[in-house]
Amino acid sequence: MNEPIKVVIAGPRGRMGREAVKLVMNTSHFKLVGAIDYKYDDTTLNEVDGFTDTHDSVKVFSNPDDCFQELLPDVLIDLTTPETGYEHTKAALLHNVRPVVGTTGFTDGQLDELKEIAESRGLGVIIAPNFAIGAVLMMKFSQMAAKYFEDVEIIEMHHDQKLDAPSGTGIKTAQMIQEVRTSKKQGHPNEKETIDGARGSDIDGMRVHSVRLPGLIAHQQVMFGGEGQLLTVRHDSHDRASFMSGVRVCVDTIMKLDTLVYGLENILD
Ligand SMILES: NC(=O)C1=CN([C@@H]2O[C@H](COP(=O)(O)OP(=O)(O)OC[C@H]3O[C@@H](n4cnc5c(N)ncnc54)[C@H](OP(=O)(O)O)[C@@H]3O)[C@@H](O)[C@H]2O)C=CC1
Ligand SMILES: O=C(O)C1=N[C@H](C(=O)O)C[C@H](O)C1
Repeated sequence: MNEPIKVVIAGPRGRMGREAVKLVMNTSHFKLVGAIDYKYDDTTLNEVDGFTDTHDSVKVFSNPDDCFQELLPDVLIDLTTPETGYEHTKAALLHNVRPVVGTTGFTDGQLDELKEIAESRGLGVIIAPNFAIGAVLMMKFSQMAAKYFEDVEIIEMHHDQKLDAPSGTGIKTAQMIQEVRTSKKQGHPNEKETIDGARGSDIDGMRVHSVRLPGLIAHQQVMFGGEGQLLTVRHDSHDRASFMSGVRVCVDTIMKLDTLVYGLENILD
């Protein structure tokens, strides 16, 4: 029998981290060996609030280098914050650990740098702005539609504790649309914002609007306008469990990769 894939989770106490801990613990060919949490060190996960049912062999480190050095995991799942996630991903690669990154908000420069490190070491990295299969389809359907509708606005809607705006999904959707859409500045050529931000952020002339409200989880609507018609493509995550099948696919796939993959759509059949 093959050895289980040894996994470390960064950000275990977070909304996504808690789901990921459950996923890894409930997947027979994965083994949760450790966690990275800046508020805990030299302890085990079952000592951390809300994790009393985890095994006492799951060690928690505040320092990622110490964690990777001592546990020699195969995979890091990072679900933290943009700056921390980037540092963790880089540290993982330097310790020959393959990162599956759900954390959003990385800059293009950071993605380029991580790709270079991954390729120079022959290691896989998956950075997936959205792990939900429905969201990946929403992005792909939007890309298909953009070939025929060049006027498009993206409205992403999230809970009010989200740090980054626009969302990683909103940016990725705009980038996928950009691949097929004739570049265009939308709206009236003389339009003026009388209040800053009224028209949202601008990606290649497309507008991306970010809604933040308690009661929301993760939702996105992509609206296309043409002569006498409107097309709306929408996805809703009502529960963070929606992201976990994508995380599982990434952990399984990353062992076979030797470069950086940005977006779950690039590893699905
Ligand atoms: N790709 C996808 O499908 C999805 C991606 N996301 C992304 O995942 C990330 C996490 O989201 P979410 O779980 O909602 O956020 P949370 O704020 O709930 O969780 C983030 C966790 O990271 C911890 N953290 C912060 N800084 C550090 C650090 N230096 N070292 C270790 N841990 C740290 C936080 O601890 P504390 O609270 O104590 O500061 C918290 O436990 C975000 O970037 C979000 O955009 C979210 C959903 C789906
Ligand atoms: O912070 C979140 O919650 C989410 N973040 C990701 C993003 O920025 O797109 C994915 C999903 O939308 C939930």
